[in-house]
Parts: sequence; structure tokens; C-alpha cells
Amino acid sequence: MSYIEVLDVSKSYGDHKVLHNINLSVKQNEFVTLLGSSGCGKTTLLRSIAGLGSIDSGKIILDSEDITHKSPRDRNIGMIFQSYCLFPTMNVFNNVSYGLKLRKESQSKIKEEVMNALESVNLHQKIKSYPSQLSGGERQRVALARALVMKPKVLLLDEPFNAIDAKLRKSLQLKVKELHKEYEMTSIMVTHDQDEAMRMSDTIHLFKDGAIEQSGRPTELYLTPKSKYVASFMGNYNVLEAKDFSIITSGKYKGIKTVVLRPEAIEMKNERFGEITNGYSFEGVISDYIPQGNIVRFTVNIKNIELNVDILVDRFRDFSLNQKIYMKVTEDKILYYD
Ligand SMILES: Nc1ncnc2c1ncn2[C@@H]1O[C@H](COP(=O)(O)OP(=O)(O)OP(=O)(O)O)[C@@H](O)[C@H]1O
Repeated sequence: MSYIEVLDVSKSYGDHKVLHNINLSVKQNEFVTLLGSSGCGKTTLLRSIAGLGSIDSGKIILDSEDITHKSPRDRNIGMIFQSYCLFPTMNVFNNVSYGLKLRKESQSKIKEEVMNALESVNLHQKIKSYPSQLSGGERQRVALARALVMKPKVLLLDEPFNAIDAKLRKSLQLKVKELHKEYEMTSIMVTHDQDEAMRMSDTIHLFKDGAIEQSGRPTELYLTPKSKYVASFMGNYNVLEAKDFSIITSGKYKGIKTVVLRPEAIEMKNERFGEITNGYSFEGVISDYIPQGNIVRFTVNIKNIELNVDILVDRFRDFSLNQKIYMKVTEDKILYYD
């Protein structure tokens, strides 16, 4: 059963149509991401759900209620922005308590709720600090506490980790996921980072030019991209025009479709493969490699065409730069697109 429904939503800025009849639904307690490149309309949709921007047509339903024309204050939706949007002249306690004061809650309740929210984000030691005295990660945690303290049914996050360095980003992503569960929220996050979307989402909606190109679980989008665009966006794929795959395979590939290969779908070794009846073999030279935790991503040059090949790190020592290597890919691992 859907908790949030976006029904046929369209929006233009002047002549520029940025949302084209968007339909999507979100289940209660789901963590959903709107993923896509810059300018494809993700933030416009998120702001429409929050009530911070109007739509030209369509409806937004929350918990069976039509909220399309409700004011943001009456939606019980919390929002976190990339730029934190904290009040610079208020300390942490006052930033977090702001919404509860507007709601005219009692002093004792405000104190209790604010301390609970700050403990959730491990910032209860910093209640007297001002935003300028905090790191980027701490500021974003204050913004998170400020949203949590209102106990929203829905949490909207607009690129919340953009301004935060890579290492801290991962721990904050985990924290957000943990709080999403603990507060039993339904969350929608905008991001352009495919790894972040893969890591955090129950469902991803991948946007292209103001429309949804594909929706599904992260593994679905990764393993069965419905178009060349999705395959390219989900990252790391080798997307090869037909003529290039024909060059790689020394003319064995005679098709006209674009060929898409996941880096881990290509086998690689130091000796020739035996005869291949259900796929293709080819040879190349290692031109680069990047260790990435449990895998190493090799770049292999094959007749001036480069492919990424992922190998588990325990086989790393079998290979070195400028070495000639042999590769194989079986038919069942190849995706073809027009
Ligand atoms: N207030 C506005 N007035 C006019 N055009 C706007 C306005 N807000 C957004 N746009 C345009 O609408 C399009 C979609 O913007 P939006 O912010 O929704 O994209 P996005 O996918 O969130 O991109 P980003 O990841 O860069 O934030 C862009 O071309 C943008 O320039």
C-alpha cells in the first residue's frame, strides 16, 4: 500500500518543462532516492512534495490525504538541505528547539525532546556552540536533529552529504539510515551520486530530463538496466558501440547493437582461454589500476579501446602494469541496447 503518491505531476518554469507527468509511489518506512544528473528535476519534485514549490498539474497524496495545496507547515514533513540552513545567530539548542517553540510546547518538553534528538546524532555535548564553531558534518547533524525533533512522518533530504568529505559522508549515511529506522520515518532523498543511492535506498527512481527512466531496487537497476542511459548512469559499466566491440573481438561480433559489460563480468587471466563457444575472448594490456577495497579496478587497453575489469583483491598480485592479459566474457553476461 502506498504512503506517498505522486500522480501525474508536471511543472514548468516559463517555457522550460522540468517535470513531465511524474508518477511514483513510496511505501511507509521506505527509503527512496531520486537519482539523476544535475538539472533533471529531482529537487523541483522534492520541493513540491514538501510544499515549497507549486506544481502545474497532478496531485500529491500523503497517507491517503490530498496535500497538493496544503501549506508546508501542515504537512508534517521534515526537510534537510545540502546547505544545512541553520540560523547562524542561534546556538545548537536554539536551532533544534525552534520548531517546538513555534508549536508552543512546554519548556520541559522542549528540553527533553531537543536533548533526545541531539543524543541521537551524538551532539548533546555541543548545545551551546554556534554553527560557525561546528564542522560541516556536525552542522548537518544539527540539521538532522532539528528535523527529527518534530517527529515528521516524512523526511526529505536534498543532497544532504554534498558538502561533507568522503570519509565522514559514509558514517553520516549510516547514521541517517539508522535514524530513518529508529524514528520509523518514510524518507525521500535527492542525490546525483549512484554509489550513495545504491548504499542507502530500498528503491531508486532514476530521472532523465524531468521524467523517470527506471525505478526499482538498487540491484535491479544495476543488474538489469532498461536502457543504455541507465547502464551508463549506474556507473562503471563498459558501454561499447557495436563497431568498437567488433574491433575488440577481431570481427567476431557482427551485431549492430551497443554492447554493455559490467566490469566484474569480464574474466581476466595471464594465459589464453580455451575455445569459447558461448561468448568472446580478447587480449589487451593493463594500462592502469585503482584498488577499491575488496576489488581492484583494472583499465585494460585493447586496440586503443579501454575497458574496466574488476578483480577480487586476492588476485591482485597476479597482474602488473603494462602486462599482456587475456579476457573472456560469456554471452549470458552481455547486455545489448539499440
Ligand atoms: N526557480 C526556478 N526558476 C527557473 N528555473 C528553475 C528554477 N528552479 C529550477 N529551475 C530549473 O529547473 C531545472 C531542474 O532543476 P532542479 O533543481 O529540480 O534539478 P536537479 O535535478 O535537482 O539538479 P541539481 O542536482 O543540480 O540540484 C533546471 O534546469 C533548473 O535550472
